Amino acid sequence: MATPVIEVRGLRTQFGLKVVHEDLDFSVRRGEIVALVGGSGSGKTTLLREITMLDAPSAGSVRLFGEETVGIGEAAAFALRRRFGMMFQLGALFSSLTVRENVAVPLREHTRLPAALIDDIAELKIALAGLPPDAAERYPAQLSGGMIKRAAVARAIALDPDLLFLDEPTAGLDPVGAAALDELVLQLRDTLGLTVVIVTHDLDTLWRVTDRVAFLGERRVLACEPMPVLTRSEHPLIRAYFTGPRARAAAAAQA
Ligand SMILES: Nc1ncnc2c1ncn2[C@@H]1O[C@H](COP(=O)(O)OP(=O)(O)OP(=O)(O)O)[C@@H](O)[C@H]1O
Repeated sequence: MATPVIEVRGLRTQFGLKVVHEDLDFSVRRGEIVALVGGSGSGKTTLLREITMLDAPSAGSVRLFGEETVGIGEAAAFALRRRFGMMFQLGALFSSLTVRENVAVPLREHTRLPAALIDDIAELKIALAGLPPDAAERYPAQLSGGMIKRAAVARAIALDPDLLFLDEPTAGLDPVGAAALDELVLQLRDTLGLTVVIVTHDLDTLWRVTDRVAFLGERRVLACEPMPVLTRSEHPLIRAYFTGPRARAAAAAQA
């Protein structure tokens, strides 16, 4: 069987006396769109930070593209970081840089390409993210919420990553903007062959976009299944999460 793009085994995360993850397993295959969900404080953001090497787990193994990242050296980590892009909550763009300059940041950091070529690549990524050409010259403060997210996506795909992490991509968007962003994620997966991991509370995104959804609870991944299977789970935590009125409305919209 092909090596998973992400493989987490026996992960433990502890802050002082608080154990956030214990013996947690999670894996993602090439080309999948997988969401991480769970109650507030269940450790979604922390898991994402550990997978992306921003934080080290207390114990366990995290493999990216088959390579162990726990205890990895700086040079190897730098090389691996090139292979994934990340979109943080609120976009996290540099406010003093234009969209083109923002998208160029990872290209300048990781390549020695000439400035004119970097500009051309940045414009291509801006177009791929569904922004009009004139957005390249604008500053983040001059963009709508949806455009900021797209600019952040353009930056995340600047280095042609194999893997994309999205932290709450539709948070703060109106339903039309959120649906458009969902479409963008599907389009990017299909055209660029990306593997995508999304942390989200957005039930519409879960139904529309994901292949599987990993549910975090009781310090581990309780289940990682397609939505139609997960939402039929008998586990009390999963049932409670998916049986509120908003969850029922999102499920009904799929029928
Ligand atoms: N650096 C840290 N030091 C101490 N505790 C932390 C740290 N980072 C996270 N925690 C704790 O770990 C737990 C999990 O936090 P995390 O932010 O990963 O949850 P989450 O599932 O992403 O929550 P939310 O949906 O509210 O964003 C929380 O109890 C949090 O207080």
